Amino acid sequence: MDILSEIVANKRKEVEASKELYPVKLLEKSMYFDGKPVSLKKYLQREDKSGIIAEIKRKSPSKGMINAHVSVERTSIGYMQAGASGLSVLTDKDYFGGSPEDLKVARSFNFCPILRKDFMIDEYQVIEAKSLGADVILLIAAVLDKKEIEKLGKLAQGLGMEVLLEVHNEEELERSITDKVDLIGVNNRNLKTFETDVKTSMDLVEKIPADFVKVSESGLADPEIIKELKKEGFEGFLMGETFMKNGRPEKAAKEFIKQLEIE
Ligand SMILES: O=P(O)(O)OC[C@@H](O)[C@@H](O)c1c[nH]c2ccccc12
Repeated sequence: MDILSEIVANKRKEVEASKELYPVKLLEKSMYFDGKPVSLKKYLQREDKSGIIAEIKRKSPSKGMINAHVSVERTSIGYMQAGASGLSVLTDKDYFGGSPEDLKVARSFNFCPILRKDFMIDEYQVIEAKSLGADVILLIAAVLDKKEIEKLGKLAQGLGMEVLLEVHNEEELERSITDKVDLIGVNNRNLKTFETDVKTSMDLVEKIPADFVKVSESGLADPEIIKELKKEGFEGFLMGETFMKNGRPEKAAKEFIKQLEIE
């Protein structure tokens, strides 16, 4: 079984357990439930911002441990002060070392768009994302068919959140395009082999319809590449490891964003 299938199989069990522990009725009591989310689309289009969506990721199946002792409070605040357009918080525990609690902490210290980064397969997780204070959810085309994308996307949008659809190739893009998503992310990392290649973004950009905000994801480490991706039409840049591998990820983000020369 490849890692992606393993993660999803594990996730199904996890979600069933969560449903028992925290039923939807309880999630709906969260103070965030009636709140209005912050639009990632709008933040990515602000000219005073970098377009960087800075990620909090302790570990990953491809890199192992990246940063075991990160302070979510300090890093999330620092990322935003450094000029990031939004935050991405991994909430998967078993493979990425995150937790729903991480998202709650980031939410409580920041007014900015926050993406819940997880493997969404069930409507329960969308409701849970809302209850944690997320503004955006991720849907991964490699693990969902179009019907599922539409169902989860519609629910998220109905709760006021935006939806980032992640694709890795033309086939995934073509079979999953729907107006139930707001942004399209091209993952430069092949989730089956873990290799990253920014060419994936360059090749797919022209095939993405104009009404979606375009995000390039993974393997980004060079400010010059960000500038090139911007010229190609990308407005968002999802970055984790380049920042997280430093003891102080927020400092690395500040240095990086400075090099993008945003006025
Ligand atoms: O650490 P990187 O190479 O900068 O990548 C960040 C982000 O794109 C990556 O964490 C990611 C993209 N899509 C995902 C789906 C699930 C988990 C993680 C991811």
